[in-house]
Amino acid sequence: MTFSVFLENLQDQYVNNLPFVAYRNPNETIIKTFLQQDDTLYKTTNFSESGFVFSPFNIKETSVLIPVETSLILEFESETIEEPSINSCTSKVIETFDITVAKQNHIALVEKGIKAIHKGTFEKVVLSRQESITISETNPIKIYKRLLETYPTAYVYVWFHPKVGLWLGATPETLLHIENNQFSTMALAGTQVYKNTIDVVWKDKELEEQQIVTNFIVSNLESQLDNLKISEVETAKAGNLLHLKTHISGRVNSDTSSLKNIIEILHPTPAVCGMPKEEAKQFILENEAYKRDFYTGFLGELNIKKSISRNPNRRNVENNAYTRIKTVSNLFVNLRCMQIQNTEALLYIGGGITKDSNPNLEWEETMAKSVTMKKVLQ
Ligand SMILES: C=C(O[C@H]1C=CC=C(C(=O)O)[C@@H]1O)C(=O)O
Repeated sequence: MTFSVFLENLQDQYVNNLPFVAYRNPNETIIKTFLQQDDTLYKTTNFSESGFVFSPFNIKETSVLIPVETSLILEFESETIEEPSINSCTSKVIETFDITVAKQNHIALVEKGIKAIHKGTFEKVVLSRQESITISETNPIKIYKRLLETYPTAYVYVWFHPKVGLWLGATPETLLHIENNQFSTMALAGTQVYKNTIDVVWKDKELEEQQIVTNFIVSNLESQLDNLKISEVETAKAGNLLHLKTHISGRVNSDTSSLKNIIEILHPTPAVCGMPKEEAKQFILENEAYKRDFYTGFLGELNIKKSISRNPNRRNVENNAYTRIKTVSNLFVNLRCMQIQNTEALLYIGGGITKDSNPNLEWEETMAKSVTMKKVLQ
C-alpha cells in the first residue's frame, strides 16, 4: 500500500461520516488507523475494553471508544523520519479573535490564579484559553499529513467521530505506557522557546513547576509500583519549544492496581490541572471562560493485544509455540491540539501557574505554544 492509498482510506472514512483515528507514536515510522465500521458512539465504562480511547479533561464526561471489534485496523510504514528545521512564529493564519481582549482576559485569569495560590487554595494551577482561527485548508487529512511531516518526535493524531467532532494534535506528553505489568510515564512541565540549542538554563519557577508534577506522580503511584525508577530531569524539545522532563517507571504490583485505578490516580496530572488536584480542577472549571472538552484529556491505545514472536523471521509452526500475547495501553495527554469546525480551527493552549508566575510571560507562553498548530494551518 502506498502512502496516498493509506490516506485515501482515511479520506473515504471521513467523507462517509464514519468514526476513525490515525496516530503515530513519537519517533516511530508506523502510522496506525482504526476505521470504525458503524457510526455508534461507543463509550468506555471502566477502561477494561480494547480499542482506541478519547477521554475529556473532566473524566466525569463521556470517554469515547473506537472498539477493536468494530474497526478495520490498518498500518502504514512511512519513510525514515527526520525533524525539519522549525522557525518560531512564522504563522500567517487569520486570527478571528480580538487579540487585545484575549490578552487582557488571560492575564486577568492568571492574576486570579496567583491570588488563589497566595491565599493557599492550591500550590499550582494550569490555566488555559481557546483561540479561534479561520482556515483556508479544511481537509483534515491534508492537515494531518503536514502534522506528520512537521512533528516526527510527537504523538501525532487525527480523530473523528460524526457525533463528537474532529480533533488533531501533536502532543509531547505521555500519560502512561503499560505492557502487561510494566509501567512508565513522564513528568513534563516548564517551557521556554527553542533557540537552536537544548543546552539551556532553567529558572527556579520552571524547575519547581516540573518538580510538583514528578512529586505528585511518585507519591501517588509508589504504593502501586515495584522497582520504581525516577530519571534525572532532562530538557526535551517539542516543536518550537523546550520542556523539562522526568521519566518514571516500575512494575504494577498487584491485581488490584487496575488500569482504571492508575488512570484515575494520574489524570489530570499537575502538568495540566494543578496541585492539589481537586482544588485546582474546581478553579479551572469555574474560572476558565470556555470548556476544555478533550484538551488536556487523554487518548490512545487501550488494552490492545499484541503478539511477540521469539524469532519474527521464522514463520513455521514450531515457532508459533513461542508466540506470546502481551496487552498494551499507550495513552497520551491531549496537548498542542485543535478542533476543526467547518472553516474554523479552535486551538487550545495553557500553562502552569505558580506563586512566581508573571502574567505577561504566561500570555507570551500561550502565544508560543499556539505556533505548534498554527504552523500546519498556513
Ligand atoms: C498545558 C500545556 O502544556 C503543559 C505541558 C508542558 C509544559 C507546560 C508548561 O510549561 O506550563 C504545561 O504543563 C499546553 O501546552 O497547553
